[in-house]
Amino acid sequence: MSLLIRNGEIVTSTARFTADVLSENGVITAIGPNLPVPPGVEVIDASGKYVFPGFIDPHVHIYLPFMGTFSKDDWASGSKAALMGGTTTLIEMCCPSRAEDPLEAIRLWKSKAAGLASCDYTFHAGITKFDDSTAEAMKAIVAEEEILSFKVFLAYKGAFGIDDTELYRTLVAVKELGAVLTAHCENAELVAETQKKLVAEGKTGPEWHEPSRPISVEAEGCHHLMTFAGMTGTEVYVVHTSCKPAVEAITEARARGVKAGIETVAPYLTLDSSYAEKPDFEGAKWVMSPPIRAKEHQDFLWQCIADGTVDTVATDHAPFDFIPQKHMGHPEAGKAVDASFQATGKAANFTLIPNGIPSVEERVKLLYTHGVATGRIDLHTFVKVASTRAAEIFGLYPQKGEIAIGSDADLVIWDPAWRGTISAATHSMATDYSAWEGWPVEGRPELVTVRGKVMVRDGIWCGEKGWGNFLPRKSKG
Ligand SMILES: NC(=O)NCCC(=O)O
Ligand SMILES: [Zn+2]
Ligand SMILES: [Zn+2]
Repeated sequence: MSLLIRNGEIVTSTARFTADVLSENGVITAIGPNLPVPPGVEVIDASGKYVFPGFIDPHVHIYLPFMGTFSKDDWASGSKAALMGGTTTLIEMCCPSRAEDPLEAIRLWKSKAAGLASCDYTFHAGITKFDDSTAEAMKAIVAEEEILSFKVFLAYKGAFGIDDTELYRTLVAVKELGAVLTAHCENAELVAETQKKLVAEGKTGPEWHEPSRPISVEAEGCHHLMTFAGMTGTEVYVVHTSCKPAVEAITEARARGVKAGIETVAPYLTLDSSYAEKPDFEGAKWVMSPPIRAKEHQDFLWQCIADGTVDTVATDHAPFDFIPQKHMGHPEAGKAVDASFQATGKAANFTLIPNGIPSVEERVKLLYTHGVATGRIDLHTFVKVASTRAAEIFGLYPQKGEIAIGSDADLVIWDPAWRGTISAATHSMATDYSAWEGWPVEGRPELVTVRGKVMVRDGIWCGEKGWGNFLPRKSKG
């Protein structure tokens, strides 16, 4: 299977030039002008188009067991949606319950992707409890399962959340393994107490989700992690950073020598807190954690992308249907679905709305439309935050995130002249709504390859379920 992409404008995080790209047996074997056409090669004309390295989404959830339900996409629909949006590699958060062993969980989650994933993938291994067996399990996750990043939640008290002793021990173990610890940073106690207070005051609609986890609560979570990471010397990566004080807590720690990556996600760059305030429970569609913030934070995050403070733009794809899933927090419907609430005889409220927004398909188009096309960021920054930095931080570079001889032939031919509209009626994600319904987009991934195989052609799916490979990563330590 060989492919020659002719005359495209190749854009990477550092270079931009017009040339041909030849891929053979899944890898890039030649780059240059007027390459000869080997026999049996398919030739694709990319004149007037960009050729980008396949995009990487380092933070997704696939069929996540969460808040009494499961997020909608499985690996078949989730990876197809990713590819339709130009994303060729996914890194999924493996999120076991506290009762599960993290090593067994990784094996189980791997088995759920194999045979269904169309794009390549790896995992961040969730540590949701730290007991006498956890350090050994983490060693095996690296040595046997070839995973080099872990995940903790400083939020979700009573579910995925860990306490400070567990956080410290996890950081020590991650450092010893030469791995990276990714973290959801919000102060769990403050969230839990504020939720209780608001609900007791009768503040129960989706518009109260943001006030229940204000920017100070996220900033405290970030500061907390930075203090611990500073003590242990562990490399950390803060997922879904939503606001200025959170970014500042991390940049202050960086100045003290803490090695910390910063991720933001497409919803924070394009939406603001007014969405969760929409009447008649519609705001539930935009409930995610940390919450979508006031517009000023969105502007600040764009600046941080442009100046290099933010490393990656991911999605935190956690898709739930509006009906019935988001309605688990509806005053009437909620009663029927949550046993503990039923026992109280009270109406449900915003704390029972499954957190998350379907977004894996729209990230790259939104980043291009609202970043590149508006002049907020240049093309190199676009490639860097949507692909290359994730590969570098998570041990996949230069196999992924680059257009170079020897790199995987994950390529996106991008048509900057294309114009379209986002809609749940046409998206490939499994949810019944889009958070960006009716939004115009500029540019699209016209052709997408994974290891030289065309998965999307003329914007239409032509991929193969199960083509995706697990990406083993070796310890740097
Ligand atoms: N972010 C969110 O709202 N849902 C998914 C779980 C998580 O990443 O915290
Ligand atoms: Zn999270
Ligand atoms: Zn997440």
